[in-house]
Amino acid sequence: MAIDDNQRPLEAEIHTDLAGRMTYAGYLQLDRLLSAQQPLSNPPHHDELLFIIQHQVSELWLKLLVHELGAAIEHLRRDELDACQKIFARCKQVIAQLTAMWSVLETLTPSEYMEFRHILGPSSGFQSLQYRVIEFQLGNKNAGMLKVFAHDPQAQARLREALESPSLYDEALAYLARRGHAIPQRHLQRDWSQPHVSDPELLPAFERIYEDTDAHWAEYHLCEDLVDLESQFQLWRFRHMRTVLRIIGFKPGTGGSSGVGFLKQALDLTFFPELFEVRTAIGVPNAAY
Ligand code: HEM
Ligand SMILES: N[C@@H](CC(=O)c1ccccc1NC=O)C(=O)O
Repeated sequence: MAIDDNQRPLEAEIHTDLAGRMTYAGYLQLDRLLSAQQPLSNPPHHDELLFIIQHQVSELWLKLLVHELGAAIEHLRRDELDACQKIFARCKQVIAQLTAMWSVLETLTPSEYMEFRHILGPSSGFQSLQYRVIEFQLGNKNAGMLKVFAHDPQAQARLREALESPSLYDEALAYLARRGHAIPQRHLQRDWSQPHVSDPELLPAFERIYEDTDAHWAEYHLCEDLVDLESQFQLWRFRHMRTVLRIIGFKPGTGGSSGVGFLKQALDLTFFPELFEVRTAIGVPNAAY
């Protein structure tokens, strides 16, 4: 039934006496959340609020990703593949959100950004602790990153813990070994602070899984989830790089790097190399790597 006066009546049961009770703003601590946007430009620059909010929203999603990926690693360690699957489905959507968000920041033009870029000093997304923890959880280990957090011992300790813990891929390889796949021992006990490096001797195990997916359905599903995750993550990196290119061109970054060139190098990194390499052999009899 249409509402004649185009105004929705409030139902009598709707709570309006909320004094001293749990409220929307109280539960979500909106006073704290919404007072954390403090532009520094003086006179205030219209676009600085966009810049701050884009980063803060990104950090919130990164917080969820750290939480979810940590749980996925733990479930995998306990052979709880169903729980892992649910988490991966969520992580993929979160990364997709983060990737889509670049369209908002892309409305910032180079001239607008240059009007307030100076206030950022040497700060940079490169110093994002949560981002670095996620890179380490996924396996892109780099001990050199610890230096960046020397000014904040608590942050550095948190990053060190992520550096020294097995990554999602390390746990996936251990799981495959427990399922009877041929995973060389050097992948099951090693210095976890080092990145995983592509190993041709891992390929037969993955080939076996992809050749008979029905016989190895759980493993196959896990592998494809990891492929989805890496591909989504690369899309985020790519759109960051393209956004940076259109906003600052080839200027060096505030963090001290060469800028776009440095970001492009990350596109050649891979978390799960064998999962992409195995695809070359699929359907090719007696493939030699
Ligand atoms: C105007 C917008 C942006 C520009 C111009 C920009 C530029 C850059 C540059 C040049 C770097 C390389 C490090 C440096 O020297 O600073 C970098 C790194 C990084 N930025 Fe941004 N960025 C922007 C927005 C964002 C946003 C919204 C995020 C979201 C959290 C972000 C996260 C990161 C991260 C995580 C890194 C490290 C990447 C890596 O280690 O490969 N950036 N950014
Ligand atoms: N690295 C950026 C600055 C920047 O984007 C930034 C600065 C402070 C906090 C977060 C940032 N975002 C990503 O690097 C630049 O070179 O302009």
